[in-house]
Amino acid sequence: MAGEPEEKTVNTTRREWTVRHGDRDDYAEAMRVVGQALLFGEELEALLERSRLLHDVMGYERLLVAVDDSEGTEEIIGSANHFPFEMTMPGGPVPVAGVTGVGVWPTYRRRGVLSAIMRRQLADIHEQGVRYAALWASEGSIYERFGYGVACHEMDEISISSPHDVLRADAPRDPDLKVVLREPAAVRADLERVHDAFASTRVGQFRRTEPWWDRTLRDTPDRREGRSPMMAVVVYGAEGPLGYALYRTKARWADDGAQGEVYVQEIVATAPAVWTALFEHLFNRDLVSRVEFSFLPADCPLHHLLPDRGRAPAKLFPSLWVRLVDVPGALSERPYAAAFEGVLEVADRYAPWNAGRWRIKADTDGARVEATDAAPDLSLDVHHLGSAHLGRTSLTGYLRAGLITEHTPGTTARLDTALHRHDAPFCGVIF
Ligand SMILES: CC(=O)SCCNC(=O)CCNC(=O)[C@H](O)C(C)(C)COP(=O)(O)OP(=O)(O)OC[C@H]1O[C@@H](n2cnc3c(N)ncnc32)[C@H](O)[C@@H]1OP(=O)(O)O
Repeated sequence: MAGEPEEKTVNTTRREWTVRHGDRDDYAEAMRVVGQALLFGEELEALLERSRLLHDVMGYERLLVAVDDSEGTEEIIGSANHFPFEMTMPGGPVPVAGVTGVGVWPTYRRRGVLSAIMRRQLADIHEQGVRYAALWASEGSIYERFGYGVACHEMDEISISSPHDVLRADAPRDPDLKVVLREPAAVRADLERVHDAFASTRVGQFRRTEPWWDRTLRDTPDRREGRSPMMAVVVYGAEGPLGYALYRTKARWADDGAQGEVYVQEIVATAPAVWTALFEHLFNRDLVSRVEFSFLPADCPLHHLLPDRGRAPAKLFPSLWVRLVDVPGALSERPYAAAFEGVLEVADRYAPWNAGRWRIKADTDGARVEATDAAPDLSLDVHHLGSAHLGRTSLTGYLRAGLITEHTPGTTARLDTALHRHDAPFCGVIF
């Protein structure tokens, strides 16, 4: 249109984008894009200093950048990266691509840049032989089209006011447990030991390597948001450390007295009496009128231990999105809660190697998954399978919503039963 700036015409054009691997130098420009896209408030230098702590150790070879080279020079306009996690899936700890750092420069949005990056990233992950990708989404409307499904809901920002002596009288208590409060660095080996045992059995957890522990325990003033330095309370039994909580405090005073607050970043316990010991330490700190937890597993014992569950209203947050990058591989390496046999017809726009019909013959040890031409019992998208894979999101919900098609009545219910897991998946760390 006459008189319109040229930029506007260009901005509405979709085209093929060049997506290539980046290196450490590209990373700065990629983070400039991501920081702008995600509305990060900090200066680029501060963002790089923080994020390079991890990436300098883990390498930059997984960084992908989309570039606009239409003017003869290259401009980075979009980016995505992934961490090479060992994450616990229903079959045990396995390699999982932890997708992170996704952003597109605002003047290039809705022109297919992310689509091009996602296509390339999935192909790369598949080529590496990794069967799953996982991420935390900034918005729930972005990732289904790329094959990710919400697989995990966890409790978020649970708080308890007037917490003193709030646990049930019959909460399990073990007088032989010893409760110790220390600076985290002084007990880091014990924290790592407890977490390693927990992470290897709880679906959704990734094994915390040294750089990730550095990040977890990083305690610079910008991380504190006006709260105290981080402290670690550790519970020991005769056999060693059995649980811990990482927390900060904030002093507050009101006309009617102390209104201090405790903010719990992470809490892990390996036995019922250990939960009680940790909660009682946190709830009974003097001068405290409120305790707030960051993420907690959906099946955390907290509410069972309160005489009145309404004291800590629970809201569930959709946390981990899971993508089956290799459908037959992922479905064959997990155990099933019940036998299942059937043919699934899977649609997958972004990973065409998954699309087609798969016959599954599953039992409690695993499954045989083979390509077939047989008539399907159930037709669904790969994101439905990602969502159900961790065993707590029901496919029946999608069926009732009319979003998947059942050709053989009862298949969805039988598959839900087979995929079910007793433990709620839990990630707890936004990556
Ligand atoms: C794991 C993480 O890092 S999560 C962080 C994700 N990043 C952000 O939220 C930062 C802010 N947002 C952005 O940078 C961009 O808008 C992105 C990355 C979300 C999307 O990038 P774009 O290049 O605009 O996506 P693209 O043009 O490929 O869109 C593909 C499709 O997804 C849709 N889509 C993209 N983003 C969104 C959204 N936020 N909400 C709804 N639909 C969306 C598009 O409309 C398009 O649909 P169509 O194929 O039916 O036309």
